[in-house]
Amino acid sequence: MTILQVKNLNYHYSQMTKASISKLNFSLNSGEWLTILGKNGSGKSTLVHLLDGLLLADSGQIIIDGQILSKENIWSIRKKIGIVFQNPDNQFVGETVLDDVAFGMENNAVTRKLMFQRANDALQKVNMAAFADRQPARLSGGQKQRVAIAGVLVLNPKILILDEATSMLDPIGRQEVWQTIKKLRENHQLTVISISHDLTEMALSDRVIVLNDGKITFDGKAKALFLKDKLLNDNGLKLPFLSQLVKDLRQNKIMPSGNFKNGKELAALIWKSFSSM
Ligand SMILES: Nc1ncnc2c1ncn2[C@@H]1O[C@H](COP(=O)(O)OP(=O)(O)OP(=O)(O)O)[C@@H](O)[C@H]1O
Repeated sequence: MTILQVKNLNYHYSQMTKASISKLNFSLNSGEWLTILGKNGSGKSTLVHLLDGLLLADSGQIIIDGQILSKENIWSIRKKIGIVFQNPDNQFVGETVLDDVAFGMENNAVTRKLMFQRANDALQKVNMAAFADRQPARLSGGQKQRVAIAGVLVLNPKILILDEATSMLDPIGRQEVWQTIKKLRENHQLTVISISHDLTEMALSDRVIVLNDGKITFDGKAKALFLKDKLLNDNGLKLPFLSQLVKDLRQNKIMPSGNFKNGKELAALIWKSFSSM
């Protein structure tokens, strides 16, 4: 089922000489994970603001869950989108993790009992129920972002947008967030859009769109993008270490045959082929 359609979308900031989003077309299926990549100024944030109704398009349409986004229905459509931002510390209002997640529902005419019940459910979904009584400020970066995701989930969005949500995290924090996303998709069919510069994150997603100058210059699988040296270069994108290593080995014809799932297995393959020489 199509959950999001972007049709011929255009947006031009009045003080700019050219459009920041130009003739954009794409659609997204329910449960899909899309990564949007692009160098600084390519239009990623502008697109997020358009999807969230913070900006209104000059022309074109955004259709979310069957409804065309317009001035009149911004508030109801906005509820279908939840955004987690880059800096986890800017997102907390509650004194405890549980309060914080529950506060997200304050304006939703939900009883206090139901608010805390739903907050607990959301914390379970991101594996943070054991931290319900902790102070958000004292959590690790990955834990903070998982709480921020729970704060969005309580509102039952159809689409979760991660706006560079892993860029300030250490490798462990990133892994925690990616695991959480994997679980949410498997168990709850959540649709995810992540804005990211991280090609490892992109490789985990189903599909990638590269924006350049407000236009789509690539729309396809991560594997296909990894083969496009010029496109990667032009967009300032760097392959993950392991992918770059395999590519270099293949180019120098020293890539041993055999399958591997991670760096350790690749190292074992290389070792085996050298020791049999
Ligand atoms: N509020 C604004 N007023 C005027 N121009 C803007 C505004 N916000 C963004 N722009 C311009 O629109 C274009 C797209 O910017 P945008 O912030 O959407 O890109 P981005 O891909 O999100 O960049 P970054 O990775 O740096 O966040 C850029 O040329 C930028 O200068």
